[in-house]
Order: sequence, then C-alpha cells, then structure tokens
Amino acid sequence: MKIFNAPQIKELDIYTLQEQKITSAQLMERAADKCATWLRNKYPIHTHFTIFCGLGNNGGDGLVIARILLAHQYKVTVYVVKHSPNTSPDFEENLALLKDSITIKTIISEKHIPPIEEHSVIIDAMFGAGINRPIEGVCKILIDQINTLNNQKVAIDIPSGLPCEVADFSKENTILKANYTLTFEAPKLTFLLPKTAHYVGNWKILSIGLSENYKQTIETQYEYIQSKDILKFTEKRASFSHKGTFGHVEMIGGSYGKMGAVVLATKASLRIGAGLATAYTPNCGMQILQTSVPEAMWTGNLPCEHFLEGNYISTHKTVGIGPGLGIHPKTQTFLHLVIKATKTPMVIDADAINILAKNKEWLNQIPKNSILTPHPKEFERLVGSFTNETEKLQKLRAFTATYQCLVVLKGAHTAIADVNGTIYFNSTGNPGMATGGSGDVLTGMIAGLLAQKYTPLQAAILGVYLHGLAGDLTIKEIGMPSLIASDLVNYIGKATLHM
Ligand SMILES: NC(=O)C1=CN([C@@H]2O[C@H](COP(=O)(O)OP(=O)(O)OC[C@H]3O[C@@H](n4cnc5c(N)ncnc54)[C@H](O)[C@@H]3O)[C@@H](O)[C@H]2O)[C@H](O)CC1
Ligand SMILES: [K+]
Repeated sequence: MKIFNAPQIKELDIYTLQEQKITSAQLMERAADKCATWLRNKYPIHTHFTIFCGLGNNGGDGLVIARILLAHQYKVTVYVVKHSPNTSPDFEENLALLKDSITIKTIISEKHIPPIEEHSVIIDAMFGAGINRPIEGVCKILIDQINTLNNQKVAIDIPSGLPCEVADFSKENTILKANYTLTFEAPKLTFLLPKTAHYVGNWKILSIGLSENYKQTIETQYEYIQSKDILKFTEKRASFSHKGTFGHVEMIGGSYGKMGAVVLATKASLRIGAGLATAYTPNCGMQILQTSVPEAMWTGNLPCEHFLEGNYISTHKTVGIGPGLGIHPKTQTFLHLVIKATKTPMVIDADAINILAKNKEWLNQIPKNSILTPHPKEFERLVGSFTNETEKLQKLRAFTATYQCLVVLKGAHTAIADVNGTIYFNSTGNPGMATGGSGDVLTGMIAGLLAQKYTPLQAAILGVYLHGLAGDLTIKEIGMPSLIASDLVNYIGKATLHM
C-alpha cells in the first residue's frame, strides 16, 4: 500500500471527485460516515462525545461526525476553535447543517476553553493533513490541556499538529496525543516513525474509495506492507521439486560463547524453506550445531577454535554472515575475504555490520543487491549519527544508492530500503520480539528466501513480514514477555500458512 504525502493526497482527492462525479462535500460525508460507523461500533449508545473542530476540512469532518452521532442517539457537544477568519467551503456548509440540530460553541480565547466531562470521548478534528506550521495561540493552549486529560481521544485522519511527512519540528511543538487515530485511505509516514508514532495511538485505516486508477500513477517514496502485498509474489511449490530446487544456505558466524546465534539463523533458514543449510563456524561450534540442528551440515576452518579466521573459499551457496561472529581483528580479515569471494547477494547482519562500520572501505566490495540488517545502533555506526527522522531516512537512501545494497532497518515497523530509494514499512511484529536472537532468526529467514530465488527485495520484505507474523502468532499463545527467539523459529511454519 502506497503512503502519500499531503500534496499527493490533495491530488488524489481532486482526481477522485472528477472520476466519480461527486462533490468534495459528498467525499467528506463518506469519510465522516466511516468514522461515525467506527465510533458507533466501539462506543455504546448515549456515550458523550466532545468534538473539537478546526476551520478547514478536518473540522468539516468533525461537524459531519457530530451530525451522524446525534442522529444515532449519542450525546454530542461541539466546539469550533476559531483561531483564524478563514474557513473552508465544506466546513461552512456542514456548520450550517449542524446548526439546525444543536448549539455549537465557539472557542476564541483561553477563557472559552471548557472543563471536559470525565467520561466524554474527545474527538480531535482541529487539524488534519493541511497542517503546515507549528500550532500556536488558543489551539496550542487547548491541545496542551487536552493532553493532560485521561479521557479517551480519537483523532480524525491525523492527530492535530502532526504533519503527514517528517518535518523538522522540534520537541516543543504541540501535538495532540491520541488513543486512536482514524486515518483515511492510507497511513501517514509519521505514524511509522519512532519519534512520532506515539502521538497516533492505535490507528485504523478507513477506506474512503479514492481513485485506485490514480493511485497507480502516483510515485511514492514509501510503502506500507500488508498481507495482500506479500501474496502478490509468494509462490507455491511445484510437485516435482527436490531439495536442490530450494537452494543451499551457508550461514557463517559464531564465536566462543555466541554459538546460539548461528543455531537460530540456520534453523530459521530451513524453517522458511531452504532446501539445504550449512553452518560455517569455528571449531567449537561443530558439536553444538550438529546436535541442535541435525538437519543442517557443518563446515568450518578447522584450525580456528574460538573465532573465524584464515582462508575462505566460496562454494557458491547463499551466504548469510554475522550472527555471533565477533569482531576479532582476524575475523575482520576473514569477513573481508568472504565479501570478496562472494559474487551473489548475501545477507549481512550483526557483527558483520559492526566490522564493516570499522572498515568502511570494504562496503564498496559487498556483492550488489546484498541485504544488510542493522538495528538502529548498528545503522548509526555505519552512517554516523543523525539528529532527526528526516536525516535518518535521507541517510538510509544515500547508503543504499551508494553501495547498491538493501538495508533492513529493524525496529517497530521495520523499514526496508531498496536500492532505488523506495522504503517499505512492515505491518507485523510486536514489542515481545525485542529479545536476544530475534535478529538472528530474521537473518536466517531472509537468507533462506534468497536461496529459494526470491529477489533480494522480495526476500527482505517477505522475511520481515513473516518474522513479525511469527511473533504475532507466538504472543497470542504465550504472551509478550515470555517470547524468546526460538519461539519465532517454531512459529515460522504457522506464519507461512498465511501466504
Ligand atoms: N482525501 C482525503 O483524505 C479527505 C480528507 N478530508 C479531510 O480534510 C483534511 C484536510 O483538510 P484541509 O482543509 O486541507 O486542512 P486542515 O483541516 O488540516 O487545516 C485547515 C487549514 O488550517 C491552516 N493551518 C495549517 N496549519 C496551521 C496552524 N498550525 N495554525 C493555524 N492554521 C493552520 C491551513 O491553511 C489549512 O488549510 C484531512 O485531514 C481530512 O480530515 C475530507 O474531509 C475528505 C477527503
Ligand atoms: K485531527
């Protein structure tokens, strides 16, 4: 699903009106009706709503929502926050319609800000996608007050004050902190970024029937990955296939005391469907691997006991490298040899990334379309520090373009950056997955998919999505705190049933 910025939403809006031969007021009615339906399903009849409306179309949505809720026996109080003389035509039209049913109160200055009933549900319809500067004056005072209340807060389209795209707004900016956000057609980029996501609360996409034809023509830099995007490229197995059909993963890593990482990655590569897997570890890993993953083969540089070092000869398998690798100087040289000897896309994780961060001149030598899977700290080591989200995303794009590789930046809504600059955000996963070894499982899954001849972008997207889904399925049965990385491996199979 494409993620649009504010000008793109406007374009799409205008095209939809022409294509469907409807007025903007009709589209507003449709959008508000979707919100009202959601509210009616969630809150019992006679619930009291306090609706704060701005003067643009977000405010117009609030007025229509008020009208619909009133018609369904809800108690509604509406405030229009009059911070400017300008209003939108659809706001005016709906203001006139609502005036027939209730008295609408106006907030012009601080003294008009009302006390809010303890159990009233607050609807935030002050500013939506039209926000173009920090909020000041009476709106700021009001939002600051609302943010101190424990009432449930539902934002329409986007919490007031939050831009759609990353803006360089500072911490002092006033943004309404919602429990729920009902957003039209597609999520906004700021919903998916760590510094802004907490304003949005639980968010729901409400489809308002914007032109599918026109959406196809809009080029976006961001996408949101859901199950229907995955289903486009997943393949069923042919009946005459054999283990050779599904590739051979060589999982390189491990060091004394860190062998579990390779165990998890190797197992995960098999669980996601690789035909064969070989773990390539120091000697001290041989028994561990052979015992804990009997399905896999083992190989190594026999003289190295505790960490990988020495020569490396490619056997043309699909290479994953990094889990438990360590950063011994001799291992660093070994990694350089692996990179130079490997000619097809590989998965580079954990200490392999840390080593590359120390030897940036090697980055040019990694095979084209390889996939790096850093967590934010590892990413920072690669590209240097960044002060805000805009800079982070710019650095992400610059990195993939410079080194012609993909980056999977792990976290809530893991971001997958393609070589061409498109960034895909994941929709699965949960905080239970913030646990040791979770990343090793992902490395194995992506390597296993690469081995099965998914393209690097498909392998990254599918791996990340199924990894998150495995986590979501796990917590349904055992809860979040007790999730451990082995559970993710065990639930890969169930996750693939959704493909
Ligand atoms: N296609 C859709 O998704 C639809 C969305 N709808 C709703 O329309 C809003 C966007 O409406 P718009 O009138 O463009 O903007 P706002 O209501 O967000 O803002 C109004 C107005 O306020 C001015 N402004 C901006 N920033 C500030 C500020 N900090 N202080 C004061 N004033 C400010 C600026 O001039 C804006 O234009 C969208 O979010 C949906 O809720 C439609 O109802 C249906 C189709
Ligand atoms: K809003």
